[in-house]
Amino acid sequence: MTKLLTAEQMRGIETAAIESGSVTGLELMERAGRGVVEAVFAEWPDLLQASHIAVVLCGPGNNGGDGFVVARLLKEWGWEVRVFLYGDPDSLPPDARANYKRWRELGEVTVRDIDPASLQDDDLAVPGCSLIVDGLFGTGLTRPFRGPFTAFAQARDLSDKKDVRVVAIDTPSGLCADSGRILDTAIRADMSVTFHAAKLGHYLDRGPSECGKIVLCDIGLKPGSESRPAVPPDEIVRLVERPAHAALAKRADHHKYSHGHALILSGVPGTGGAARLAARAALRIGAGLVSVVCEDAEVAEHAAQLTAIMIKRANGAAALAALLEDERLNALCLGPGLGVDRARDLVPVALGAGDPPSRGRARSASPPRRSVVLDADALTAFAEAPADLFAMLHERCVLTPHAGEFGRLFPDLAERLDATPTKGPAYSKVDATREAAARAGCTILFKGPDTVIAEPSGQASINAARYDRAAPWLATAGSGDVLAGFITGLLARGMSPMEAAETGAWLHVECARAFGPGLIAEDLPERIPEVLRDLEHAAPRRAR
Ligand SMILES: NC(=O)C1=CN([C@@H]2O[C@H](COP(=O)(O)OP(=O)(O)OC[C@H]3O[C@@H](n4cnc5c(N)ncnc54)[C@H](OP(=O)(O)O)[C@@H]3O)[C@@H](O)[C@H]2O)[C@@H](O)CC1
Ligand SMILES: Nc1ncnc2c1ncn2[C@@H]1O[C@H](COP(=O)(O)OP(=O)(O)O)[C@@H](O)[C@H]1O
Ligand SMILES: [K+]
Repeated sequence: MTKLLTAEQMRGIETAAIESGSVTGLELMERAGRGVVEAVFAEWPDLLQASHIAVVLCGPGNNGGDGFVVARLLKEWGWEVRVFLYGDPDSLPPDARANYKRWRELGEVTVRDIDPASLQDDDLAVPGCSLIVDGLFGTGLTRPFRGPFTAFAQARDLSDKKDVRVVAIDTPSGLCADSGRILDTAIRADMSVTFHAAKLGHYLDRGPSECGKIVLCDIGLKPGSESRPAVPPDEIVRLVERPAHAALAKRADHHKYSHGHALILSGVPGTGGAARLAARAALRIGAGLVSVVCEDAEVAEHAAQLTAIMIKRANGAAALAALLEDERLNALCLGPGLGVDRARDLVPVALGAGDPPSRGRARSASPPRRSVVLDADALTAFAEAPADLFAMLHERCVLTPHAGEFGRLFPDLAERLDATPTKGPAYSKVDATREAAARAGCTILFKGPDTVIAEPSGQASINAARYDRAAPWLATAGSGDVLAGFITGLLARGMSPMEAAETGAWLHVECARAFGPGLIAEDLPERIPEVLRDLEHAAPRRAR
């Protein structure tokens, strides 16, 4: 399992390790600085071949302390190193100050006030500079930093070496480690070297664009020390990883009903394509049976296009309720191409809440706990009265909003997420999704290249389609319908909502990557066989 930490969690782990006596802060700082230098040479081996010139920018905290270590190690390697400190040397925290002093035995430090009013940055333009080391701010960033940023931008722009590389220590300065949002400006890096575990901000929002590439450096903090009470395991966000093949395989002694029957509800004639995409996805991912539910007038359209997928007729809410008396129909998908009017009629039935709700109606006494995925129109239909929807939802539901749909159901959370951050840590997509899941009482999958999945308990994960899993071809009409179908199929097969959402999201990205450029939504389910085969042959996954 890949854990992603907040700045506070990271500080807690560091403090616990130091207090346990197993390591000192100075040792951690030394390992961090050494890790940065090793990563630089591993990434850019040409820098090993001759001595080069580096500019090291140090800030007023321990990120700056790491910077002094890097400066010393590069100097020992024979480089010419120019060091700039933004802050007062006498106010550095103890470990950073110790490394400042060690550096001062080797070289100069140009000290600058962090206040923008006193900028004198012309001397940052160092001719022949090959590497800029950003040790200004890491996990301690609390507010925007105009002054050093302007200096950095000038140094970079004035550099006569056009291939000057930028390495960020821990996080690119200006990037909030918890949210991946930028406090005004940030120093965009070619590579970011982080310690012990990646931070949420490396994967959320602007993080991947600003970090360049992430290198994880082990600084010898004991594995598992983060499960101390200071960081309860439930609060740690996970990166969604390759599912175990066993979770998706079909047993030889099972039959189709062992894998559930998924129903995809479709909309008025001419809009059924989205439902068919979702149905195809549910079938490919292994639901035993899949049916599209439609009204009489829509049968011909579906019949002309569907073969293995069955068609069930239900003219209106009462007919759907009658259909759902068959308990073998264990997972429903509503939203793709459904139309908001039909969604308003059918969602309450699908949720076992009987007639369409009037405002503030109480949750039905014992709704059947059938799995239900609500997407697209099934979410938009409740934009005027989200509380009515929340009153009907239950723990077997998954909502899959994109940013627009999220804003319709959770306008206050979306507003906080959209507001320009002025101080760190900034409100994050993980914060918003967790709050939304608690409010709705079910699993929420908030889509995007940084898809966040959360359940009401607070468990949360990120399915990152960034770095080596980038899947920009997913930005195509209908790909969200396919995702809803994948999740519905996995729910039909018996997965928990959280596991179905995570597995569906992971496979969705994997199918896109398997197809590559030119992808359209229809291609996604057709890649499932190849992706499943690859999973079968992949090395066994480590236990969570
Ligand atoms: N945790 C670990 O295990 C390890 C951590 N390590 C390293 O330590 C880093 C964290 O160090 P850190 O906590 O000292 O925070 P850091 O980012 O240096 O900044 C804090 C200082 O900046 C100031 N400040 C903030 N924003 C500002 C602004 N916009 N403009 C001006 N000032 C601003 C802030 O001032 P304040 O807000 O308190 O007034 C404070 O003085 C971490 O990223 C990693 O590199 C490694 O050594 C290995 C082990
Ligand atoms: N640039 C991107 N990188 C990775 N995934 C993306 C990107 N853009 C969109 N996606 C994914 O594609 C899907 C689009 O869903 P949605 O917006 O509902 O589309 P539609 O309504 O057309 O089906 C989501 O799963 C989203 O996470
Ligand atoms: K930094």
